[in-house]
Amino acid sequence: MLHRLAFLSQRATLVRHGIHQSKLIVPKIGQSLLQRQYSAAAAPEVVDAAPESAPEKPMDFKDIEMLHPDTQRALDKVFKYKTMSPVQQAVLTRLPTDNDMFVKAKTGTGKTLAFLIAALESVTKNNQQLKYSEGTSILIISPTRELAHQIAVEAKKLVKFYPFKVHCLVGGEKVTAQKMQLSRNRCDIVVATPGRLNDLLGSFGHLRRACENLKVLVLDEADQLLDMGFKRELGDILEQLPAKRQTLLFSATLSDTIRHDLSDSALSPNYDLIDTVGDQDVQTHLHVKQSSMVLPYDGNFLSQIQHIMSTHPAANQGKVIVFLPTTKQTMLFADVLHELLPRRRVHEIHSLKNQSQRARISRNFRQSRNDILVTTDVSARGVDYPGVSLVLQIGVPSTREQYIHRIGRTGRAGKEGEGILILSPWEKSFLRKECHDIPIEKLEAVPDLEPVDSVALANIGKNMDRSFVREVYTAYLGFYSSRLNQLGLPRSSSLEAGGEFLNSFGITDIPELSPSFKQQLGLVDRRRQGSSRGSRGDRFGRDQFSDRPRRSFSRDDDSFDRRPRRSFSRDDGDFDRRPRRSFSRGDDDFDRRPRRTSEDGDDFERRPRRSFSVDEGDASERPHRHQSSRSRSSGRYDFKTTRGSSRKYKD
Ligand SMILES: Nc1ncnc2c1ncn2[C@@H]1O[C@H](COP(=O)(O)OP(=O)(O)OP(=O)(O)O)[C@@H](O)[C@H]1O
Repeated sequence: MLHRLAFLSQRATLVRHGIHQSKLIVPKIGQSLLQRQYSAAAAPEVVDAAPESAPEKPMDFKDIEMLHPDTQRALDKVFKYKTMSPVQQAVLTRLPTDNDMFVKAKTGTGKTLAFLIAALESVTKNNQQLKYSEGTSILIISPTRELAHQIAVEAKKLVKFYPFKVHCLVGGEKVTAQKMQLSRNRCDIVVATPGRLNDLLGSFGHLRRACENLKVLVLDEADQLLDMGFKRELGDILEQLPAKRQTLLFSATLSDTIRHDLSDSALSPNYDLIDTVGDQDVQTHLHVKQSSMVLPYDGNFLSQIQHIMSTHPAANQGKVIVFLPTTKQTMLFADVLHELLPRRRVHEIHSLKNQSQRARISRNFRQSRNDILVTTDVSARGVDYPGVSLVLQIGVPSTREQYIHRIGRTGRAGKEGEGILILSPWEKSFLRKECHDIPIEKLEAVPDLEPVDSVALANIGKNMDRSFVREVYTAYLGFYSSRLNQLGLPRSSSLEAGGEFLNSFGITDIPELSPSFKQQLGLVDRRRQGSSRGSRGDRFGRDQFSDRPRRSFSRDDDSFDRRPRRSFSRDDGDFDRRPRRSFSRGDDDFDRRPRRTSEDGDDFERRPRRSFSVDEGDASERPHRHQSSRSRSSGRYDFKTTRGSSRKYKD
């Protein structure tokens, strides 16, 4: 009875706030795509809570009287949040509900808390408390380790006044420790990445049994889960979970692929579709000012970047995230910004950092006020760094979606933010072809800037030994070879651009590449490929090399978006961890980066300065590269560290 009264009172509150849930009705598309494996009979109830229907005044959490007092207490005392974000309002005003939900929402709008509260309410309905013996009641699957940890932290805060225990099961961490934690403690909420979860469900009966009572499954960043090739793992996991459950699926996009590959099998047919974005609305936040600058790789390239970073208001109001297309460019730019902006702390996160390093660097960056994080797309989605005032993207993003996700790292929770995209002239067709409907203004380069300080430039040059230059160059070519077709450029153009890119750092000695390597990457124009490949092309009636590079080499960029993503299984957002593809070639070999070793610890800063692998620590602490030499067999750099002590901080 009390429950019913609370429900009616909540309905009255909704009406006060102008929310009529029956307002927007079933789109046809929803019905046609809702064939689900175990029933096709029922039509879905589709609720569209697009922004134009949202009330002007945000609702308070307190208005959701259904919320368990311990949840209200945590919102009040731990989070100190009063009002709900639109996605939270769209989801929580539907409580109590057993219906499955597909929620489409922009990034940075508070999805995490929306699904955590909804799931918690479902399992504690009618004020019931979960019992120790009930096992895992809430399972949350996240595509990346960082995001999983972030969700686990929020979940722990939310259940502060409950006796519930939260576990985080991600790859890259010791499986025995995770098993021990699971068997020794109650296990109410599990946050996991798909790879590790699938492994543990297969090999660890304790978790499998705990999940037999699962009540709510959350699939966070569903589009990214599929983009990262987790379809098979997700299928395996879904098979091992009870069919009678509530599933909440959150995604930034609502595509046929998601419906076909995931939502049709994960959700029951009558799920609610909650769209807080709407078809017409772009997925970037309108309060995030976006601009782009076309900047040739010339003597002015670095000085313009230095100028933006030191004078642009958004670059100095808070934290800055700088995105680069490849790991090697990221390492390079971390060094460059360190030299050019000696007063700012520069962190780097990419695939050559191990999990504990990434966690530590993330923590330091999160706690900072105006530090700079230089990173690849491993940080593009889901990761929440409060207070990022500028996202600077240097080089073309791998896809329009990645552009949007990267921009989503700023302007979060309704805060101000700005995004600047720097493209070279040959990349600028990206704006016309892929971003024509996104409000991106033109930003002009400042004329007559002084070149960057010659000492800084000399230091940057010195930090790059020949093998590192080659790695930067080949990674650059590898990345762009996959983008040439989309940019509408001849294949050989990235060779020229790669050379100019190096020139802009004062490097004039461009590495030589063998013809076979160039061909391997698909960087030779068709008419120049001539007879050596002609017969193969003719035989198949097409050019075998088509427009993409072959896959028989290992790349070290994070964003080869056009390749099929399913040939490897990972549980982080990082393409560098996939099994190396076998190839053996001479000097054009991509595979020069150091292998991870058991020494990949996060404690290098406590060790005396001596030789160590590039995987250890980040650029802020890493000694400069100009004195490095590298043994191919060990795949490690050996640094002498005369300049290491000049670094101002540890990370
Ligand atoms: N009701 C609220 N009031 C104030 N701040 C909030 C509220 N809900 C969430 N936040 C804050 O907003 C930020 C973004 O939240 P969150 O990370 O959950 O967004 P998201 O939609 O999951 O983003 P992404 O798509 O990038 O994963 C976080 O810093 C979070 O603490």
